[in-house]
Amino acid sequence: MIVTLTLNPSLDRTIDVDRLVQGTMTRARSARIDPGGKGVNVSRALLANRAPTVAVVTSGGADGEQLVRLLEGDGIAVHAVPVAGRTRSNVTIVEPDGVVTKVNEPGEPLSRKELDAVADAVLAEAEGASWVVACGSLPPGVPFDIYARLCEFFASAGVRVAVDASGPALPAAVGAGPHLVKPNRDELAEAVGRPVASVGDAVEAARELRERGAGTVLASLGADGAVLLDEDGVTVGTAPVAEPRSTVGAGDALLAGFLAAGARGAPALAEGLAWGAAAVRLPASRMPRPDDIRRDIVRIDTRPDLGRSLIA
Ligand SMILES: Nc1ncnc2c1ncn2[C@@H]1O[C@H](COP(=O)(O)OP(=O)(O)OP(=O)(O)O)[C@@H](O)[C@H]1O
Ligand SMILES: O=P(O)(O)OC[C@@]1(O)O[C@H](CO)[C@@H](O)[C@@H]1O
Repeated sequence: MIVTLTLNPSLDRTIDVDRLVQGTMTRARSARIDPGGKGVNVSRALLANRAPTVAVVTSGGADGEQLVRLLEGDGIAVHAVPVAGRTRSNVTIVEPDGVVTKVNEPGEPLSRKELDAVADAVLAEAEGASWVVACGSLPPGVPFDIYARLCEFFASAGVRVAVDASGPALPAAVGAGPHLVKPNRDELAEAVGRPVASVGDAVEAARELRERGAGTVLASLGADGAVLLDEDGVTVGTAPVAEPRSTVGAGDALLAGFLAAGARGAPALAEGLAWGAAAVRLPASRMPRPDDIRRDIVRIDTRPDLGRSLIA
């Protein structure tokens, strides 16, 4: 069982337009709503591939109720913690040439009591779980070390913790010794305070995060694939997609595939890359099902070309 935690979930509204012109009124061609937030997507991808999961989310107002209804409608086990603030809506605008504009709301603050209720929910669900996966931005005012505290708590309880965080929450979590972190290229660069322009830069940055406390670093590099650094060493992989439709949630699909495959070495990286590429071929934040996943396109390299520049 994999427990995901999304403190700042969302209703993801995806709007298709012919052309987006800033400062004008644009009529949409179509619109859809998906349950959103990084941990939520990890659970969606796991369930779509029959891996047992439960999603712990905060839920506020009518939008929070809709989020829970959508998740339950998909058959996902949800542990919703009621909160006073409204669940946010994040908007993705898609143009026919694939250009994507995304606007994420900050979310609403959580009270001390609400945070305690979230902690109780994660604790209850983590009983017997293989992983607790804490993902996504923190609502305003939530302490940046909350994921770090989660790592410290579960280290003594013997449950592995994976963290997908940005900003100061990532280095804080790394220092608390998580089993796994999944930064993207920007998050990796911010965490080490230098640019990540090549595969070698990504490997060096991942090495630094391991030295600071992370057990495994799974760094996602968009179209350049991913770098895995764990106790077995460095593995780099790619899974090219000729015509990407939407990269929203691709990192979550990568992480879900990696965990579902056992989170160790090249086979898990290959599975994650296959799920990530499948997500990119699907519209909006649709998570891949078994039929969408092609493992034959994955290329794994245990002796990567460290000098290879990443796509700008
Ligand atoms: N253009 C692309 N072509 C092929 N694969 C891609 C592309 N973009 C993303 N991917 C796949 O998806 C994975 C995650 O992408 P990325 O590094 O953009 O994650 P992310 O920023 O965490 O995404 P999100 O936050 O939307 O989930 C990559 O490691 C890769 O496997
Ligand atoms: O604002 P955050 O928490 O960083 O990211 C939230 C989000 O962009 O991440 C998911 C894709 O990974 C979307 O479902 C959601 O809208």
